[in-house]
Amino acid sequence: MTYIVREIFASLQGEGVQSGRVAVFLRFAGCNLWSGREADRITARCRFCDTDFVGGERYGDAESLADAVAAAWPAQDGVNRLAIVTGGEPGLQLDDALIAALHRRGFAVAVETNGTLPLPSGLDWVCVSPKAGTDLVVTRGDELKLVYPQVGAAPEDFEHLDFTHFLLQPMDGPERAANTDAALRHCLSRPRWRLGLQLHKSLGLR
Ligand SMILES: C[S@@+](CC[C@H](N)C(=O)[O-])C[C@H]1O[C@@H](n2cnc3c(N)ncnc32)[C@H](O)[C@@H]1O
Ligand SMILES: Nc1nc2[nH]cc(C(=O)O)c2c(=O)[nH]1
Ligand code: SF4
Ligand SMILES: [Mg+2]
Repeated sequence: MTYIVREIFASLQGEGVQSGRVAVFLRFAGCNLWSGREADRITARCRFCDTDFVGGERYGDAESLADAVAAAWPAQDGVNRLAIVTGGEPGLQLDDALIAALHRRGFAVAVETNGTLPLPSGLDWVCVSPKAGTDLVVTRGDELKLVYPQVGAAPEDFEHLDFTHFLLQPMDGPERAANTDAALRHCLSRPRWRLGLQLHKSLGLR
């Protein structure tokens, strides 16, 4: 299996209930809901993306890619190693061989996914972030992190699903302040939802 990787970097998990945890991010190229080209954004199935996932480096096998992830771990200390596999849409490329190779190097493996593609088993943490107008196939996991607000994706549409944590993440962009206020008010009225802020953006991290 050849993997196309946009970037590999160490940072803090900036989102969700594991926010603040040290991690190596493995960002795959490509997404099934947007080409990544600005000219296509207006007609894409997901139009609010904050990420550049176009193009990248090829890795010919899982071992060499897992070696690159391990080389990016920022500490001598190998305790609490976490790899966060994202993109783009990692469901297009993440497979059993890569998960096993990361596990052999001592990493717990987390994924950030739009939930429209089946995932391999053996993941240690699954975060699904549903997109309006798409069909969810990943209906269980550790956290459901809904970017808010989205016309056609109301929080109550997801409350029956089998997730441990439910978060609203204000949609970043020109309306971020208003979206944050709306998400906060929704959480106050419906406390099964917690507010998730993008820590890395306020800290100026990647
Ligand atoms: C760039 S996506 C990559 C993973 C996967 N394709 C997905 O959508 O979950 C990573 C996370 O950023 C969130 N995100 C993308 N654009 C955002 C924005 N403008 N404001 C807030 N969160 C955003 C996504 O919903 C997802 O939870
Ligand atoms: N620091 C940091 N935390 C993140 N959590 C999820 C991210 C993503 O783009 O998937 C992300 C990201 O891009 N940076
Ligand atoms: S599904 Fe994820 S990577 Fe794809 S365009 Fe939407 S937010 Fe970006
Ligand atoms: Mg990001």
